[in-house]
Amino acid sequence: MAKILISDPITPAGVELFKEAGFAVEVKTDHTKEELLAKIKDYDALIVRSQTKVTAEIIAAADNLKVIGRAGVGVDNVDVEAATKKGIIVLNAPDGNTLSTAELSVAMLLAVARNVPQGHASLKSGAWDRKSFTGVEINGKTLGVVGMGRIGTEVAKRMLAMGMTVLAHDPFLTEERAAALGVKLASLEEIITESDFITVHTPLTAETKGLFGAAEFARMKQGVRLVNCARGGIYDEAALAAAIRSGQVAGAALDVFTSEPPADRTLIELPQVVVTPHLGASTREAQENVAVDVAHEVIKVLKGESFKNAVNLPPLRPEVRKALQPFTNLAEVLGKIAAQLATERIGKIEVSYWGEVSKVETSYLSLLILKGILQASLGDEVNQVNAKFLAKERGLKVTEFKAEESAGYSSLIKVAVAGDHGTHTLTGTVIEHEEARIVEIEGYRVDTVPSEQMILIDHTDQPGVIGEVGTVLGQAGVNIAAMQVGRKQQGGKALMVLNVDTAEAPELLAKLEKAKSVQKARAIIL
Ligand SMILES: NC(=O)c1ccc[n+]([C@@H]2O[C@H](COP(=O)([O-])OP(=O)(O)OC[C@H]3O[C@@H](n4cnc5c(N)ncnc54)[C@H](O)[C@@H]3O)[C@@H](O)[C@H]2O)c1
Ligand SMILES: O=C(O)CC[C@@H](O)C(=O)O
Repeated sequence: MAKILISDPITPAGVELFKEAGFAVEVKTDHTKEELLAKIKDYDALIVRSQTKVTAEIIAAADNLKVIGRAGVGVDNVDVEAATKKGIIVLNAPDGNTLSTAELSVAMLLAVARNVPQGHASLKSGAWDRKSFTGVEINGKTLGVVGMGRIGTEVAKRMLAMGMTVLAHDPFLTEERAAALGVKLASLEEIITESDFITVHTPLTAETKGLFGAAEFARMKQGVRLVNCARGGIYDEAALAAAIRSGQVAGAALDVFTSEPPADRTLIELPQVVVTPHLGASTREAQENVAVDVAHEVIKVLKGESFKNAVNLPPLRPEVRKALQPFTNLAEVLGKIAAQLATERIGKIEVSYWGEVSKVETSYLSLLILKGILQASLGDEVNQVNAKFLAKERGLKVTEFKAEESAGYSSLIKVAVAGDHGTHTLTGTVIEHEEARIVEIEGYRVDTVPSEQMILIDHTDQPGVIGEVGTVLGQAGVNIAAMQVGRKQQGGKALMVLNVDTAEAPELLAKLEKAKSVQKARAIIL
């Protein structure tokens, strides 16, 4: 029974889902690093929020771990690269806390515009001070939104409704989408120089770390107010403190910090700074959503079903996932057979997609083919998560080719592996009910349903060969389930493909090769 460790608090609804699915669940949210290191090898799945640091060291010790589930969006507490190298799926729950975080961003923007927390604290302390807390209206002001993903978009919609003009910056925001949302597509420079308020909603990356520093604050409108409910460090904290002290920046509302809890309290103690302790996702609704979402996804991974929120696999839109579904089994099978056709070292793999399948995003299929090929030599250590990394590490080049025509079939996938002794090819298709068919092997036309055990026999096209092969197999007690013969020309070289019921044995292959018209016999095991 798969074992799940939940090492940060998630709502009980998520825990219950794991139990209902029949898994053994342990919830313990106060591990020391040493405790986690010592026990992680016993678990198949680890569920975290942002507290548990899933470092390379933890991952190296996680011998059975298949999946790390993050109940939330940001995976910055997980060493995704180390997990990827080890073939561990990292997935998150990206949608569940969008609205809660957008709503906190709006609350923080209003709080910093109107000095709400400062007035609140003053009155609670016994004062009645109305002069010190004069704010600004947001109506008619310009808001710069950096990062127009899920949260940025929801913030923009809400602030438009409150009368703001919204400038939006995001490398993936198109003119059409911006127009449909009613925001103005802007460069980072326009955001910096034209905004009265700026709110950031990007992940923390090499590019966004310190995106706003002393030079940027200096070019902003004097009296600008800044919000950060994304990740600490997008505004350089020391430069921000200096810009607030000088009056260049009128105030900031921060939910996130470069270290949490913040080691340096300089910013927090400035009276113009409004803070919350990383509360973006802290609502009943968001916590229920992310716990349930991550549980559903992790359960799918552990049950071998298809899942969608992996951060270390190519993202697949639902319609693409549906279009690829019939080909996923074929792709893995092609990879496994291709690896066994080339018994020598493989340097290059070309995958061609023909017909209908060429019209969809096929990178996931190429990944499955690669996984199948690598598994032949690396075993179960390979999965779709680390296949690309392992291929790169071995200097294996993978290219894709696409063409809309496909002779005689609605879709064809062809794999060509170039090894030290030449190029080996095979082509497959799917027919009704998603049944995989191999229609070409090494240039011979065949029509074979791949099965767990097959024998390929290179022979000369001449009378009696089928009888000879049948006799050898019969004497060895090997039952033939199906047989296909393909030839390039009459009397020339030919290929026999046998689906057999019992495992291959080297002696059997040697006996087949002794037959008069047989040149080579190879076993293919799926
Ligand atoms: N405070 C919280 O509790 C809390 C809760 C949820 C999410 N978050 C954080 O909020 C951030 C956004 O979450 P989301 O769900 O909207 O993610 P998302 O992936 O939907 O959106 C992020 C957007 O940022 C854009 N982006 C990346 N680099 C950029 C750059 N250099 N300039 C401009 N845009 C850039 C991306 O193109 C993307 O559209 C994440 O970092 C997440 O961790 C914080
Ligand atoms: O788990 C949390 O509360 C923080 C979540 C948030 O930062 C996220 O990235 O989803």
